[in-house]
Amino acid sequence: MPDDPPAARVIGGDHDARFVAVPTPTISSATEGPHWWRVTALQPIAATDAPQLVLQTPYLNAVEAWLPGQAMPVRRAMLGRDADRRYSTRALVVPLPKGLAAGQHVDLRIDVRSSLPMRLAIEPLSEVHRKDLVHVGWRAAVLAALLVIAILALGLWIGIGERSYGFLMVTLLAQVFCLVTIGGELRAVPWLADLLGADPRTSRLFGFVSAIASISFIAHYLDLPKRQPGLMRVLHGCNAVLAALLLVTFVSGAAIIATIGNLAVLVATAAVFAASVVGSWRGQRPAYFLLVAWLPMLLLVILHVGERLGLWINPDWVDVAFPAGFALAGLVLTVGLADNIQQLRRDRDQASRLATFDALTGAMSRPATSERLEAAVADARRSGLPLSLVFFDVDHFKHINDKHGHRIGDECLRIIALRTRNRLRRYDQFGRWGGDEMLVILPDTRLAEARGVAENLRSAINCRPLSIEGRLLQATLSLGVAELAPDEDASSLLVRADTALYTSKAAGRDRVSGHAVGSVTQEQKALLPR
Ligand SMILES: Nc1nc2c(ncn2[C@@H]2O[C@H](COP(=O)(O)OP(=O)(O)OP(=O)(O)O)[C@@H](O)[C@H]2O)c(=O)[nH]1
Repeated sequence: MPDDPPAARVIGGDHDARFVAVPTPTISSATEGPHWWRVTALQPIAATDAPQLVLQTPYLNAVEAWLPGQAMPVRRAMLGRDADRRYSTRALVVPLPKGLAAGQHVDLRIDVRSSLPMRLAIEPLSEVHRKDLVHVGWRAAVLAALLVIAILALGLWIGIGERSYGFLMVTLLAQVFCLVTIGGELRAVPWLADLLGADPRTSRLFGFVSAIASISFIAHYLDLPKRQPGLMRVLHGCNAVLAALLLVTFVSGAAIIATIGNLAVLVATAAVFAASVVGSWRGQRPAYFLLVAWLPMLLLVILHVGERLGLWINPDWVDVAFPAGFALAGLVLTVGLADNIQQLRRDRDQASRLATFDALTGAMSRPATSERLEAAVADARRSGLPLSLVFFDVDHFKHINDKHGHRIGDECLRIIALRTRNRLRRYDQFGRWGGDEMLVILPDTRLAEARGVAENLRSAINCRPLSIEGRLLQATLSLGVAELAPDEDASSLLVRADTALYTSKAAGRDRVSGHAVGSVTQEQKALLPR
């Protein structure tokens, strides 16, 4: 009965003809305010099992139950003085101490303040306790999981500075508040329940914040502005609507706000689903994670919103599956974000490898060689250990290129680099300075020993021809060696090794020359290839 005649007249039977039978044991009203419902026993309900009238998902609804033969109603609500704390917040429980004879009824005056339908059942007390225990255990586990994942996301946000984790954290925290407000667990914190719990706008506000944050998270996570700008526009639209509704909620509690919000969430959910399907199709790894996280949530959100819009009634398990789905989604997305970061790290390492090593020869690139040389000079100064340098160049390499072509020339450089590396110690460093010029840094090595190494390198090349594509090419090296002098810097050492190299060239090539310690003129430094 959608209005509120005086209780005495309803119970007295004056309005019996106005009650309309409903097909399912579900109490839901399109409008807020007091409504009358009548629960009639079609068969006798014995008092022996201590039967209880159970009204699930009450949220803000307050119930007055008028039992047969009782002059005063039993009042029940989730919060406030009518809350019965012997039971969980799963349902309002009204005892039927005398059971019900067939045809007897209980009249319910329900002050409707929630659009959530209440499922109604009559259960023995033992069953009520059993379901309460399951409910409390399950909800505690899921809420704790959500909080832990939110804290994890906060830590990763602060630690790594990845904004997506911030959005994820806000989504999860707002969802926790939304769940404990609607689910009633908020009453465990009386002052918070007094402050926020009785206002239907509280759950809406948290719901809107959660929806906005999750849309922002997904847009960021899937890089939608760049990859799928069309769907991004749809999500922007949804977020704009939700943000407007969020602001309006501060001044109005009209039910239409929730309805529009639910529709915006439905549209956004469909857009997210489309974005993750398209992303997966294109082989985007984050889209796979989102799909795994979102598919169960998608189904649950549709079920949930459909019920709130009054389109259908959900089975009991949806109440539990909804927060569990959120926890699962949060976990999968946290792992997905970590995977993203791992991928970024791999890309960065790859880029750094490419910058450090020369692609053709596998030797260090020139900037890396230069850096290592500076570091080796600094180390030698600090430790007092000797340091030597071998600078070498392939003889008449231009001729090899001209005669056999650039491709063979490349292969020639690759083989020379390979033979060189094989003759060096583990802690020696080898770089390509440019063209056919190579540099070897020999820590803890005196000039005489370095000359030996250089001779070794020379014979590694001229001992046998290079075999390339069925051709045998005879190559030789000219090498210059220098040892770091006290107070000498890296560029001066390099100049002296280069000078020694040119001494070898001038003396007829295929030989090693050493440069004795002495100052290098600015003129000589300027000659060094840069
Ligand atoms: N195939 C190939 N050739 C290169 C590469 N980089 C530079 N060169 C060539 O290497 C040659 C270097 O010649 P130079 O060192 O100036 O002269 P050279 O012929 O080796 O003569 P000397 O050094 O005086 O014995 C040039 O012809 C460059 O074009 C490369 O990566 N691959």
